[in-house]
Amino acid sequence: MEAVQNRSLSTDEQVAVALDVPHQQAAEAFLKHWQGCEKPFIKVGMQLFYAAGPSFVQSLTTAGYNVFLDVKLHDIPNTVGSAVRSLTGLGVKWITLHASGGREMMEAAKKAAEEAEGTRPRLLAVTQLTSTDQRTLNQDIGIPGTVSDAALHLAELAQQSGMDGIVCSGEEARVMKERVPSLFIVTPGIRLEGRDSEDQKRVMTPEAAISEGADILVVGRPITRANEPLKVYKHILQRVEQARGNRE
Ligand SMILES: O=C(O)c1cc(=O)[nH]c(=O)n1[C@@H]1O[C@H](COP(=O)(O)O)[C@@H](O)[C@H]1O
Repeated sequence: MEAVQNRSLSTDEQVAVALDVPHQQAAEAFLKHWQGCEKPFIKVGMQLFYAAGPSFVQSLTTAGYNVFLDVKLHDIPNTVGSAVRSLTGLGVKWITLHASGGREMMEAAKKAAEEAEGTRPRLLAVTQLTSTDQRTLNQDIGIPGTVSDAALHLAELAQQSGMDGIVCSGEEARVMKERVPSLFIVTPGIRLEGRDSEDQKRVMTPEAAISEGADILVVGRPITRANEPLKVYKHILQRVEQARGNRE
């Protein structure tokens, strides 16, 4: 029962717009592009959260935004559990943490999320960042093996630790869907054809990521840096819906 409930996504949770802007004013100005339209599903990451603070996030959820709080927690279990407890009052529906923090850390986060009064946030465990390539993993971080295997190992740990979903690149989405089917698959590193991948190393187009098995796409710069953000957002949403239709 719990698993079925956890698996239901609303139609407005297909594309999370990463509000990677420097401050509250910039975020408010950006969101004005949606004036008169349905509110977008938004991701508040470290840049905006550290600049604008919890009260701004609270004001977004109070205004009716579905907020995905991407703070990528990674610390000792007690600290992460306490951080989740602090964040549950903000009304956000999703919170990220790093699966590499380990089982006890994720279980502490889960316990805190379950004790939340009001909205019980879903916890998403980041496996391997989309900016990580083979060289970063093996030579810089010193983890042997392939990026996909390392991501899969962490996804299985996330599943065993009671997480609601994982964050992975489109390149791993298919194997994740097979190996951790009860988890939401959230995929950043989305780029439209011909667009620079910037610091991202494992990128995919929206339809490729959906056909590989992603449930939610996270899109930042392709929308935030567009001259007409709403137009690009709608274009991506349309491509996602079409790809989802083809998948089903
Ligand atoms: O957890 C995330 O959202 C995340 C995980 C990951 O592996 N890669 C990744 O890019 N992200 C986030 O997704 C967004 C991608 O932004 P763009 O590259 O501008 O589309 C950023 O806000 C990142 O912080």
